[in-house]
Amino acid sequence: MTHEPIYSPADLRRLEQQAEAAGCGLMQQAAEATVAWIRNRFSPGAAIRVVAGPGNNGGDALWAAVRLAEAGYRPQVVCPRPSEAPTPQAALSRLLAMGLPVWPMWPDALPAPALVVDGLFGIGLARPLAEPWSTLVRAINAAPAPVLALDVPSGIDAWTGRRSGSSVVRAHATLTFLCAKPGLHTSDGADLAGEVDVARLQVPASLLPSAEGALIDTPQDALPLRPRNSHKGRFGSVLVIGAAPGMAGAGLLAGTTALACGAGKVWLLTLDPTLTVSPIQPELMIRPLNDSRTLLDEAAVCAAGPGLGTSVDAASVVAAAVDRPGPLVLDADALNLLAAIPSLAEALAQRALPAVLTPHPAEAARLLGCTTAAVQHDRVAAARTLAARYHALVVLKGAGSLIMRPDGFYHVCPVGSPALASAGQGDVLTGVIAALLAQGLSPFDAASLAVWLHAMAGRRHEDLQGPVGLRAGLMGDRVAEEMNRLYRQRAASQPVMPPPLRQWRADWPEF
Ligand SMILES: NC(=O)C1=CN([C@@H]2O[C@H](COP(=O)(O)OP(=O)(O)OC[C@H]3O[C@@H](n4cnc5c(N)ncnc54)[C@H](O)[C@@H]3O)[C@@H](O)[C@H]2O)[C@H](O)CC1
Ligand SMILES: [K+]
Repeated sequence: MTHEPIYSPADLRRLEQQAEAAGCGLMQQAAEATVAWIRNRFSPGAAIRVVAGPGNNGGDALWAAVRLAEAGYRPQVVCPRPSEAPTPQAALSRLLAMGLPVWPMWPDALPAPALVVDGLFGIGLARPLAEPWSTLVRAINAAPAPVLALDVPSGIDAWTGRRSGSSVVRAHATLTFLCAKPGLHTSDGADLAGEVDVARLQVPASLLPSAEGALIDTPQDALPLRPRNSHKGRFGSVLVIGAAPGMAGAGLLAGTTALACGAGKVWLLTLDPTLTVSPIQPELMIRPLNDSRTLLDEAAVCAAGPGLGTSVDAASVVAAAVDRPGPLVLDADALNLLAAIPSLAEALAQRALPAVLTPHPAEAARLLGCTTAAVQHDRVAAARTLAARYHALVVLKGAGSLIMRPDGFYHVCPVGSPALASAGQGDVLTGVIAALLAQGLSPFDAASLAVWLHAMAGRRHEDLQGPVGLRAGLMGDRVAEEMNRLYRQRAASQPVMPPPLRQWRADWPEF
Protein backbone atom coordinates (compact mmCIF):
# COMPACT_ATOMS: atom_id res chain seq x y z
CA MET A 1 0.00 0.00 0.00
CA THR A 2 1.18 3.57 -0.60
CA HIS A 3 0.77 5.86 2.32
CA GLU A 4 1.12 9.43 3.50
CA PRO A 5 3.10 9.25 6.74
CA ILE A 6 1.83 10.82 9.96
CA TYR A 7 4.37 12.11 12.50
CA SER A 8 3.65 12.64 16.18
CA PRO A 9 3.23 16.29 17.28
CA ALA A 10 6.62 16.20 19.06
CA ASP A 11 8.40 14.68 16.04
CA LEU A 12 6.81 17.22 13.69
CA ARG A 13 7.90 20.13 15.88
CA ARG A 14 11.44 18.70 16.03
CA LEU A 15 11.44 18.29 12.25
CA GLU A 16 10.35 21.93 11.79
CA GLN A 17 13.16 23.17 14.01
CA GLN A 18 15.84 20.99 12.42
CA ALA A 19 14.69 21.83 8.89
CA GLU A 20 14.70 25.54 9.69
CA ALA A 21 18.20 25.22 11.19
CA ALA A 22 19.28 23.44 7.98
CA GLY A 23 18.00 26.41 5.96
CA CYS A 24 15.13 24.61 4.25
CA GLY A 25 12.93 27.74 4.14
CA LEU A 26 9.81 25.81 5.11
CA MET A 27 7.53 28.85 5.29
CA GLN A 28 8.54 29.86 1.77
CA GLN A 29 7.98 26.32 0.58
CA ALA A 30 4.55 26.18 2.24
CA ALA A 31 3.71 29.46 0.47
CA GLU A 32 4.89 28.10 -2.92
CA ALA A 33 2.81 24.94 -2.41
CA THR A 34 -0.22 27.11 -1.59
CA VAL A 35 0.21 29.16 -4.76
CA ALA A 36 0.64 25.99 -6.85
CA TRP A 37 -2.60 24.65 -5.33
CA ILE A 38 -4.40 27.92 -6.13
CA ARG A 39 -2.97 28.16 -9.70
CA ASN A 40 -4.43 24.74 -10.37
CA ARG A 41 -7.93 26.05 -9.70
CA PHE A 42 -8.06 29.85 -10.15
CA SER A 43 -6.77 32.00 -13.01
CA PRO A 44 -4.40 34.91 -12.42
CA GLY A 45 -6.34 38.12 -11.83
CA ALA A 46 -8.64 36.46 -9.29
CA ALA A 47 -9.07 38.22 -5.95
CA ILE A 48 -7.85 35.95 -3.13
CA ARG A 49 -8.56 37.01 0.44
CA VAL A 50 -5.69 35.85 2.65
CA VAL A 51 -6.38 35.92 6.40
CA ALA A 52 -3.21 35.68 8.50
CA GLY A 53 -2.90 34.90 12.23
CA PRO A 54 -0.26 35.80 14.84
CA GLY A 55 2.16 32.88 14.34
CA ASN A 56 3.85 30.82 11.66
CA ASN A 57 0.54 29.75 10.12
CA GLY A 58 0.03 33.46 9.53
CA GLY A 59 3.59 33.60 8.15
CA ASP A 60 2.71 30.90 5.59
CA ALA A 61 -0.31 32.99 4.61
CA LEU A 62 1.62 36.27 4.32
CA TRP A 63 4.27 34.67 2.10
CA ALA A 64 1.52 33.06 0.02
CA ALA A 65 0.06 36.56 -0.47
CA VAL A 66 3.47 37.84 -1.69
CA ARG A 67 3.81 34.94 -4.16
CA LEU A 68 0.20 35.33 -5.31
CA ALA A 69 0.78 39.02 -6.09
CA GLU A 70 3.96 38.10 -8.00
CA ALA A 71 1.96 35.51 -9.99
CA GLY A 72 -0.64 38.11 -11.04
CA TYR A 73 -3.40 37.42 -8.50
CA ARG A 74 -5.02 40.17 -6.42
CA PRO A 75 -4.43 39.26 -2.77
CA GLN A 76 -6.58 41.03 -0.15
CA VAL A 77 -4.54 40.60 3.01
CA VAL A 78 -6.18 40.64 6.46
CA CYS A 79 -3.84 40.49 9.45
CA PRO A 80 -4.81 42.10 12.79
CA ARG A 81 -1.69 41.06 14.79
CA PRO A 82 1.23 39.98 12.65
CA SER A 83 3.91 37.73 14.07
CA GLU A 84 7.05 39.61 15.10
CA ALA A 85 9.31 36.80 13.87
CA PRO A 86 11.67 37.81 11.02
CA THR A 87 10.23 35.65 8.23
CA PRO A 88 6.59 36.80 8.52
CA GLN A 89 7.84 40.39 9.04
CA ALA A 90 9.83 40.11 5.79
CA ALA A 91 6.64 39.11 3.96
CA LEU A 92 4.80 42.13 5.41
CA SER A 93 7.57 44.44 4.20
CA ARG A 94 7.37 42.90 0.72
CA LEU A 95 3.60 43.40 0.63
CA LEU A 96 3.92 47.05 1.68
CA ALA A 97 6.70 47.60 -0.87
CA MET A 98 4.38 46.23 -3.56
CA GLY A 99 1.77 48.78 -2.47
CA LEU A 100 -0.62 46.14 -1.12
CA PRO A 101 -2.61 47.21 1.96
CA VAL A 102 -2.81 44.93 4.98
CA TRP A 103 -6.24 45.20 6.61
CA PRO A 104 -6.54 44.91 10.40
CA MET A 105 -10.08 43.50 10.13
CA TRP A 106 -12.33 41.88 7.50
CA PRO A 107 -12.70 44.52 4.75
CA ASP A 108 -16.43 44.46 3.91
CA ALA A 109 -16.09 47.15 1.26
CA LEU A 110 -13.69 45.25 -1.01
CA PRO A 111 -14.99 43.24 -3.98
CA ALA A 112 -15.95 39.68 -3.02
CA PRO A 113 -12.97 37.33 -3.45
CA ALA A 114 -12.95 34.12 -5.51
CA LEU A 115 -11.28 32.25 -2.64
CA VAL A 116 -10.58 32.81 1.06
CA VAL A 117 -7.32 31.45 2.50
CA ASP A 118 -7.44 30.63 6.22
CA GLY A 119 -3.97 31.18 7.70
CA LEU A 120 -5.11 32.08 11.22
CA PHE A 121 -3.91 29.12 13.32
CA GLY A 122 -2.26 25.81 12.59
CA ILE A 123 -0.66 23.24 14.87
CA GLY A 124 0.22 25.92 17.44
CA LEU A 125 -3.43 26.31 18.49
CA ALA A 126 -3.53 26.18 22.27
CA ARG A 127 -6.97 27.36 23.41
CA PRO A 128 -10.41 28.42 22.14
CA LEU A 129 -10.40 31.38 19.76
CA ALA A 130 -11.44 34.74 21.24
CA GLU A 131 -11.54 38.26 19.73
CA PRO A 132 -10.41 39.40 17.23
CA TRP A 133 -10.06 35.86 15.83
CA SER A 134 -13.62 34.71 16.44
CA THR A 135 -15.04 37.65 14.44
CA LEU A 136 -12.68 36.78 11.59
CA VAL A 137 -13.72 33.12 11.73
CA ARG A 138 -17.38 34.17 11.47
CA ALA A 139 -16.55 36.35 8.46
CA ILE A 140 -14.57 33.56 6.77
CA ASN A 141 -17.44 31.10 7.26
CA ALA A 142 -20.02 33.61 6.00
CA ALA A 143 -18.02 34.65 2.92
CA PRO A 144 -19.67 33.79 -0.41
CA ALA A 145 -16.48 32.06 -1.55
CA PRO A 146 -14.83 28.70 -0.97
CA VAL A 147 -12.28 28.46 1.84
CA LEU A 148 -8.82 26.88 1.66
CA ALA A 149 -7.33 26.18 5.11
CA LEU A 150 -3.55 26.21 5.44
CA ASP A 151 -2.28 23.20 7.39
CA VAL A 152 -5.45 22.84 9.53
CA PRO A 153 -8.82 24.66 9.62
CA SER A 154 -8.27 27.24 12.36
CA GLY A 155 -9.74 26.11 15.67
CA ILE A 156 -9.27 22.36 15.06
CA ASP A 157 -6.74 20.14 16.83
CA ALA A 158 -4.65 18.58 14.07
CA TRP A 159 -4.28 15.16 15.76
CA THR A 160 -7.66 14.58 17.43
CA GLY A 161 -9.90 16.54 15.05
CA ARG A 162 -11.60 18.20 18.02
CA ARG A 163 -12.83 21.82 17.97
CA SER A 164 -11.08 24.00 20.51
CA GLY A 165 -14.32 25.98 21.06
CA SER A 166 -17.28 27.32 19.16
CA SER A 167 -15.19 29.39 16.67
CA VAL A 168 -13.88 27.06 13.99
CA VAL A 169 -13.21 27.60 10.30
CA ARG A 170 -15.30 25.42 7.99
CA ALA A 171 -13.01 24.79 5.02
CA HIS A 172 -13.84 23.42 1.58
CA ALA A 173 -10.27 22.18 1.26
CA THR A 174 -7.16 21.95 3.41
CA LEU A 175 -3.56 21.96 2.23
CA THR A 176 -1.54 20.47 5.05
CA PHE A 177 2.24 20.72 5.33
CA LEU A 178 5.09 18.26 5.97
CA CYS A 179 2.90 15.26 6.83
CA ALA A 180 -0.69 14.02 6.99
CA LYS A 181 -2.62 14.72 10.19
CA PRO A 182 -5.27 12.36 11.58
CA GLY A 183 -7.46 15.16 12.94
CA LEU A 184 -8.28 16.26 9.38
CA HIS A 185 -10.09 12.94 8.80
CA THR A 186 -11.67 12.10 12.13
CA SER A 187 -14.07 13.64 14.68
CA ASP A 188 -15.14 17.23 13.76
CA GLY A 189 -12.15 17.50 11.42
CA ALA A 190 -13.84 15.07 9.01
CA ASP A 191 -16.55 17.72 8.38
CA LEU A 192 -14.45 20.87 8.73
CA ALA A 193 -11.34 20.15 6.62
CA GLY A 194 -13.03 19.43 3.26
CA GLU A 195 -10.82 17.75 0.64
CA VAL A 196 -7.33 17.32 2.07
CA ASP A 197 -4.03 17.53 0.18
CA VAL A 198 -0.60 17.01 1.70
CA ALA A 199 2.39 19.13 0.63
CA ARG A 200 5.35 17.23 2.07
CA LEU A 201 7.84 20.08 1.31
CA GLN A 202 11.53 19.45 0.56
CA VAL A 203 13.34 18.26 3.66
CA PRO A 204 16.58 16.21 3.77
CA ALA A 205 15.64 12.55 4.18
CA SER A 206 18.03 12.27 7.12
CA LEU A 207 15.79 14.64 9.12
CA LEU A 208 12.54 12.77 8.56
CA PRO A 209 11.28 11.06 11.73
CA SER A 210 9.79 7.58 11.66
CA ALA A 211 6.05 7.72 11.18
CA GLU A 212 3.65 7.00 14.05
CA GLY A 213 0.99 6.12 11.47
CA ALA A 214 -0.13 6.63 7.88
CA LEU A 215 -3.17 7.44 5.76
CA ILE A 216 -4.48 4.53 3.71
CA ASP A 217 -4.11 5.37 0.05
CA THR A 218 -5.50 3.40 -2.91
CA PRO A 219 -4.33 -0.03 -1.71
CA GLN A 220 -3.98 -1.86 -5.05
CA ASP A 221 -0.94 -3.88 -4.11
CA ALA A 222 -2.62 -5.35 -1.01
CA LEU A 223 -5.23 -7.17 -3.11
CA PRO A 224 -5.14 -10.96 -2.84
CA LEU A 225 -3.78 -12.66 -5.98
CA ARG A 226 -6.33 -14.49 -8.14
CA PRO A 227 -4.51 -16.81 -10.56
CA ARG A 228 -6.55 -18.50 -13.30
CA ASN A 229 -5.41 -21.84 -12.00
CA SER A 230 -7.60 -21.47 -8.91
CA HIS A 231 -10.28 -23.37 -7.06
CA LYS A 232 -12.37 -22.32 -4.08
CA GLY A 233 -9.98 -23.99 -1.64
CA ARG A 234 -7.38 -21.42 -2.58
CA PHE A 235 -9.45 -18.53 -1.26
CA GLY A 236 -9.94 -19.85 2.22
CA SER A 237 -12.93 -20.57 4.39
CA VAL A 238 -14.72 -18.43 6.96
CA LEU A 239 -16.77 -19.43 9.95
CA VAL A 240 -19.12 -16.66 11.12
CA ILE A 241 -20.36 -17.25 14.67
CA GLY A 242 -23.52 -15.39 15.63
CA ALA A 243 -27.16 -15.16 14.54
CA ALA A 244 -28.81 -15.89 17.91
CA PRO A 245 -32.63 -15.95 18.02
CA GLY A 246 -33.99 -12.57 16.92
CA MET A 247 -30.62 -11.47 15.53
CA ALA A 248 -30.17 -13.77 12.57
CA GLY A 249 -29.83 -10.82 10.19
CA ALA A 250 -26.48 -9.74 11.62
CA GLY A 251 -24.92 -13.18 11.11
CA LEU A 252 -26.42 -13.48 7.62
CA LEU A 253 -25.03 -10.06 6.66
CA ALA A 254 -21.51 -10.95 7.79
CA GLY A 255 -21.64 -14.33 6.07
CA THR A 256 -23.05 -13.17 2.76
CA THR A 257 -20.59 -10.28 2.65
CA ALA A 258 -17.66 -12.66 3.22
CA LEU A 259 -18.90 -14.72 0.25
CA ALA A 260 -19.33 -11.65 -1.95
CA CYS A 261 -15.81 -10.49 -1.11
CA GLY A 262 -14.12 -13.62 -2.34
CA ALA A 263 -13.90 -16.15 0.51
CA GLY A 264 -13.93 -19.67 -1.00
CA LYS A 265 -16.64 -20.95 1.34
CA VAL A 266 -18.51 -19.60 4.33
CA TRP A 267 -20.34 -21.28 7.19
CA LEU A 268 -22.66 -19.49 9.57
CA LEU A 269 -22.68 -21.17 12.97
CA THR A 270 -26.01 -20.01 14.33
CA LEU A 271 -27.26 -20.01 17.89
CA ASP A 272 -30.82 -20.06 16.54
CA PRO A 273 -31.97 -23.67 16.10
CA THR A 274 -34.81 -22.59 13.77
CA LEU A 275 -32.42 -21.10 11.22
CA THR A 276 -31.41 -23.75 8.71
CA VAL A 277 -30.99 -22.20 5.27
CA SER A 278 -31.07 -18.72 3.82
CA PRO A 279 -33.51 -18.69 0.89
CA ILE A 280 -31.81 -15.62 -0.56
CA GLN A 281 -28.24 -16.88 -0.06
CA PRO A 282 -28.30 -20.65 -0.60
CA GLU A 283 -24.50 -20.68 -0.99
CA LEU A 284 -24.15 -19.78 2.69
CA MET A 285 -23.84 -22.97 4.78
CA ILE A 286 -25.86 -22.57 7.96
CA ARG A 287 -24.91 -24.96 10.77
CA PRO A 288 -26.19 -25.55 14.34
CA LEU A 289 -24.20 -24.98 17.51
CA ASN A 290 -23.60 -28.74 17.84
CA ASP A 291 -21.27 -28.56 14.83
CA SER A 292 -19.04 -25.97 16.46
CA ARG A 293 -16.10 -28.30 17.28
CA THR A 294 -15.84 -29.66 13.73
CA LEU A 295 -16.21 -26.25 12.12
CA LEU A 296 -13.72 -24.56 14.44
CA ASP A 297 -11.21 -27.20 13.35
CA GLU A 298 -12.04 -26.92 9.66
CA ALA A 299 -12.48 -23.19 8.98
CA ALA A 300 -9.43 -21.09 8.17
CA VAL A 301 -10.86 -17.90 9.68
CA CYS A 302 -13.33 -17.28 12.51
CA ALA A 303 -15.45 -14.13 12.78
CA ALA A 304 -17.45 -14.12 16.01
CA GLY A 305 -19.98 -11.60 17.18
CA PRO A 306 -22.62 -10.49 14.66
CA GLY A 307 -25.97 -11.11 16.38
CA LEU A 308 -24.27 -13.48 18.84
CA GLY A 309 -25.86 -12.36 22.11
CA THR A 310 -24.13 -12.87 25.44
CA SER A 311 -25.56 -16.23 26.52
CA VAL A 312 -23.51 -19.00 28.17
CA ASP A 313 -23.38 -20.81 24.81
CA ALA A 314 -22.14 -17.64 23.13
CA ALA A 315 -19.40 -17.21 25.74
CA SER A 316 -18.18 -20.78 25.40
CA VAL A 317 -18.05 -20.76 21.60
CA VAL A 318 -16.18 -17.43 21.61
CA ALA A 319 -13.69 -18.87 24.14
CA ALA A 320 -13.13 -21.85 21.82
CA ALA A 321 -12.66 -19.52 18.83
CA VAL A 322 -10.09 -17.43 20.72
CA ASP A 323 -8.20 -20.59 21.76
CA ARG A 324 -7.74 -21.88 18.21
CA PRO A 325 -4.65 -20.46 16.55
CA GLY A 326 -5.96 -19.18 13.15
CA PRO A 327 -7.02 -15.68 12.06
CA LEU A 328 -9.85 -14.30 14.21
CA VAL A 329 -12.22 -11.32 14.08
CA LEU A 330 -14.20 -10.31 17.18
CA ASP A 331 -17.08 -7.90 16.71
CA ALA A 332 -20.28 -6.74 18.42
CA ASP A 333 -21.38 -9.12 21.21
CA ALA A 334 -18.04 -10.94 21.13
CA LEU A 335 -16.54 -7.62 22.24
CA ASN A 336 -19.18 -7.26 24.96
CA LEU A 337 -18.23 -10.75 26.19
CA LEU A 338 -14.58 -9.72 26.10
CA ALA A 339 -15.39 -6.69 28.27
CA ALA A 340 -17.16 -8.96 30.79
CA ILE A 341 -14.94 -12.09 30.93
CA PRO A 342 -11.31 -11.54 32.03
CA SER A 343 -10.16 -15.01 30.89
CA LEU A 344 -11.03 -14.10 27.27
CA ALA A 345 -8.66 -11.12 27.49
CA GLU A 346 -5.91 -13.37 28.87
CA ALA A 347 -6.42 -15.87 26.04
CA LEU A 348 -6.31 -13.08 23.43
CA ALA A 349 -3.00 -11.82 24.83
CA GLN A 350 -1.55 -15.35 24.45
CA ARG A 351 -2.34 -15.62 20.72
CA ALA A 352 0.67 -15.70 18.41
CA LEU A 353 -1.42 -14.17 15.58
CA PRO A 354 -3.17 -11.06 16.92
CA ALA A 355 -6.96 -11.06 16.59
CA VAL A 356 -8.81 -8.22 14.87
CA LEU A 357 -11.23 -6.37 17.20
CA THR A 358 -13.73 -4.09 15.49
CA PRO A 359 -15.38 -1.87 18.14
CA HIS A 360 -17.54 1.13 17.40
CA PRO A 361 -16.95 3.95 19.92
CA ALA A 362 -19.56 2.65 22.43
CA GLU A 363 -18.05 -0.85 22.36
CA ALA A 364 -14.57 0.64 22.74
CA ALA A 365 -15.84 2.60 25.76
CA ARG A 366 -17.22 -0.59 27.31
CA LEU A 367 -13.86 -2.31 26.86
CA LEU A 368 -11.99 0.66 28.30
CA GLY A 369 -14.45 1.31 31.13
CA CYS A 370 -14.96 4.93 30.10
CA THR A 371 -17.60 7.00 28.29
CA THR A 372 -18.12 7.08 24.54
CA ALA A 373 -17.32 10.81 24.66
CA ALA A 374 -13.94 9.99 26.22
CA VAL A 375 -13.16 7.59 23.36
CA GLN A 376 -14.15 10.21 20.78
CA HIS A 377 -12.11 12.86 22.63
CA ASP A 378 -8.90 11.19 21.43
CA ARG A 379 -9.61 8.26 19.13
CA VAL A 380 -5.97 7.50 18.41
CA ALA A 381 -5.19 7.23 22.13
CA ALA A 382 -8.25 5.03 22.79
CA ALA A 383 -7.40 2.65 19.95
CA ARG A 384 -3.75 2.53 21.02
CA THR A 385 -4.68 1.57 24.61
CA LEU A 386 -7.02 -1.19 23.41
CA ALA A 387 -4.55 -2.63 20.91
CA ALA A 388 -1.78 -2.80 23.52
CA ARG A 389 -4.07 -4.19 26.23
CA TYR A 390 -5.47 -7.03 24.11
CA HIS A 391 -2.38 -7.55 21.95
CA ALA A 392 -4.75 -7.20 18.98
CA LEU A 393 -5.41 -5.19 15.86
CA VAL A 394 -8.10 -2.66 16.73
CA VAL A 395 -10.41 -1.19 14.11
CA LEU A 396 -12.02 1.80 15.82
CA LYS A 397 -15.01 2.54 13.60
CA GLY A 398 -16.55 5.97 12.98
CA ALA A 399 -15.57 8.91 10.75
CA GLY A 400 -11.87 8.46 10.02
CA SER A 401 -11.77 4.79 11.01
CA LEU A 402 -8.48 3.82 12.68
CA ILE A 403 -6.65 0.53 12.33
CA MET A 404 -4.23 0.23 15.26
CA ARG A 405 -1.47 -2.34 15.68
CA PRO A 406 -0.44 -3.62 19.12
CA ASP A 407 2.88 -1.74 18.75
CA GLY A 408 1.03 1.60 18.35
CA PHE A 409 1.45 2.13 14.60
CA TYR A 410 -1.85 2.93 12.90
CA HIS A 411 -3.64 3.59 9.65
CA VAL A 412 -6.32 6.26 9.25
CA CYS A 413 -8.92 5.85 6.53
CA PRO A 414 -9.29 9.24 4.85
CA VAL A 415 -12.41 8.11 2.96
CA GLY A 416 -15.82 8.00 4.58
CA SER A 417 -19.47 8.76 4.09
CA PRO A 418 -22.60 9.29 6.18
CA ALA A 419 -24.19 6.71 3.85
CA LEU A 420 -22.41 4.12 6.01
CA ALA A 421 -24.13 5.28 9.20
CA SER A 422 -26.84 2.62 9.03
CA ALA A 423 -27.77 -0.61 10.80
CA GLY A 424 -25.74 -3.68 9.89
CA GLN A 425 -22.71 -1.90 8.42
CA GLY A 426 -20.52 -3.23 11.23
CA ASP A 427 -21.58 -6.81 10.41
CA VAL A 428 -20.70 -6.11 6.78
CA LEU A 429 -17.24 -4.84 7.68
CA THR A 430 -16.63 -7.97 9.76
CA GLY A 431 -17.50 -10.06 6.69
CA VAL A 432 -15.09 -8.11 4.48
CA ILE A 433 -12.21 -8.43 6.97
CA ALA A 434 -12.87 -12.16 7.37
CA ALA A 435 -12.93 -12.67 3.57
CA LEU A 436 -9.59 -10.92 3.14
CA LEU A 437 -8.02 -12.87 6.01
CA ALA A 438 -9.25 -16.06 4.34
CA GLN A 439 -7.51 -14.98 1.14
CA GLY A 440 -4.20 -14.77 2.95
CA LEU A 441 -3.78 -11.12 3.95
CA SER A 442 -2.11 -10.30 7.26
CA PRO A 443 -4.49 -8.98 9.95
CA PHE A 444 -3.24 -5.39 9.51
CA ASP A 445 -3.51 -5.46 5.71
CA ALA A 446 -6.88 -7.23 5.79
CA ALA A 447 -8.34 -4.75 8.27
CA SER A 448 -6.91 -1.72 6.42
CA LEU A 449 -8.03 -2.85 2.97
CA ALA A 450 -11.47 -3.85 4.26
CA VAL A 451 -12.03 -0.48 5.94
CA TRP A 452 -10.94 1.34 2.77
CA LEU A 453 -13.12 -0.78 0.43
CA HIS A 454 -16.14 -0.41 2.71
CA ALA A 455 -15.61 3.38 2.91
CA MET A 456 -15.15 3.66 -0.86
CA ALA A 457 -18.45 1.86 -1.43
CA GLY A 458 -20.11 4.40 0.86
CA ARG A 459 -18.42 7.34 -0.83
CA ARG A 460 -19.41 6.14 -4.29
CA HIS A 461 -23.03 5.71 -3.22
CA GLU A 462 -22.99 9.25 -1.83
CA ASP A 463 -21.39 10.66 -5.00
CA LEU A 464 -23.80 8.90 -7.34
CA GLN A 465 -27.03 8.95 -5.33
CA GLY A 466 -26.69 10.81 -2.03
CA PRO A 467 -26.07 10.11 1.63
CA VAL A 468 -29.13 7.90 2.30
CA GLY A 469 -30.38 4.55 1.11
CA LEU A 470 -27.27 2.37 1.33
CA ARG A 471 -28.77 -0.60 3.18
CA ALA A 472 -26.28 -3.05 4.65
CA GLY A 473 -27.90 -5.82 2.61
CA LEU A 474 -26.64 -4.14 -0.58
CA MET A 475 -23.09 -3.85 0.67
CA GLY A 476 -21.55 -7.21 -0.19
CA ASP A 477 -22.00 -6.54 -3.89
CA ARG A 478 -20.95 -2.89 -3.55
CA VAL A 479 -17.74 -3.79 -1.75
CA ALA A 480 -17.04 -6.49 -4.33
CA GLU A 481 -17.45 -3.79 -7.03
CA GLU A 482 -14.76 -1.75 -5.30
CA MET A 483 -12.48 -4.79 -5.16
CA ASN A 484 -13.04 -5.43 -8.86
CA ARG A 485 -12.33 -1.79 -9.63
CA LEU A 486 -8.98 -2.14 -7.87
CA TYR A 487 -8.23 -5.37 -9.77
CA ARG A 488 -8.99 -3.61 -13.06
CA GLN A 489 -6.79 -0.62 -12.12
CA ARG A 490 -3.97 -2.98 -11.22
CA ALA A 491 -4.37 -4.90 -14.49
CA ALA A 492 -4.35 -1.61 -16.43
CA SER A 493 -1.01 -0.69 -14.88
CA GLN A 494 0.69 -3.97 -15.98
CA PRO A 495 2.67 -4.24 -19.25
CA VAL A 496 0.36 -5.26 -22.10
CA MET A 497 1.27 -7.05 -25.34
CA PRO A 498 -0.21 -5.00 -28.22
CA PRO A 499 -2.72 -6.86 -30.41
CA PRO A 500 -1.35 -8.19 -33.79
CA LEU A 501 -1.56 -5.78 -36.72
CA ARG A 502 -2.16 -8.65 -39.21
CA GLN A 503 -3.16 -12.27 -39.06
CA TRP A 504 -0.03 -14.21 -38.15
CA ARG A 505 1.08 -17.80 -38.34
CA ALA A 506 4.54 -19.00 -37.39
CA ASP A 507 4.98 -20.96 -40.63
CA TRP A 508 4.20 -18.00 -42.93
CA PRO A 509 7.49 -17.17 -44.70
CA GLU A 510 6.87 -13.39 -45.02
CA PHE A 511 7.07 -13.14 -41.24
N1 LIG B 1 7.60 26.31 12.40
C1 LIG B 1 7.92 26.19 11.14
O1 LIG B 1 9.03 26.14 10.81
C2 LIG B 1 6.88 26.05 10.14
C3 LIG B 1 5.53 26.15 10.47
N2 LIG B 1 4.60 26.13 9.54
C4 LIG B 1 3.29 26.59 9.86
O2 LIG B 1 3.24 27.13 11.15
C5 LIG B 1 2.20 26.57 11.90
C6 LIG B 1 2.56 26.48 13.33
O3 LIG B 1 3.05 27.69 13.72
P1 LIG B 1 3.02 28.26 15.20
O4 LIG B 1 3.55 29.62 15.17
O5 LIG B 1 3.70 27.31 16.07
O6 LIG B 1 1.53 28.23 15.61
P2 LIG B 1 0.23 28.86 14.96
O7 LIG B 1 0.52 29.71 13.82
O8 LIG B 1 -0.72 27.75 14.79
O9 LIG B 1 -0.31 29.74 16.16
C7 LIG B 1 0.27 30.98 16.44
C8 LIG B 1 0.52 31.27 17.87
O10 LIG B 1 -0.67 31.77 18.44
C9 LIG B 1 -0.74 31.44 19.81
N3 LIG B 1 -2.06 30.87 20.06
C10 LIG B 1 -2.39 29.59 20.13
N4 LIG B 1 -3.71 29.48 20.30
C11 LIG B 1 -4.23 30.71 20.32
C12 LIG B 1 -5.52 31.25 20.45
N5 LIG B 1 -6.58 30.44 20.60
N6 LIG B 1 -5.72 32.57 20.44
C13 LIG B 1 -4.66 33.39 20.28
N7 LIG B 1 -3.38 32.96 20.15
C14 LIG B 1 -3.16 31.66 20.17
C15 LIG B 1 0.39 30.50 20.11
O11 LIG B 1 1.38 31.19 20.83
C16 LIG B 1 0.92 30.11 18.73
O12 LIG B 1 2.29 29.91 18.73
C17 LIG B 1 1.91 25.27 11.22
O13 LIG B 1 0.59 24.88 11.44
C18 LIG B 1 2.19 25.60 9.78
O14 LIG B 1 1.09 26.23 9.17
C19 LIG B 1 4.95 25.90 8.11
O15 LIG B 1 4.06 25.09 7.51
C20 LIG B 1 6.28 25.30 7.92
C21 LIG B 1 7.31 25.82 8.76
K1 LIG C 1 -5.25 27.53 9.32
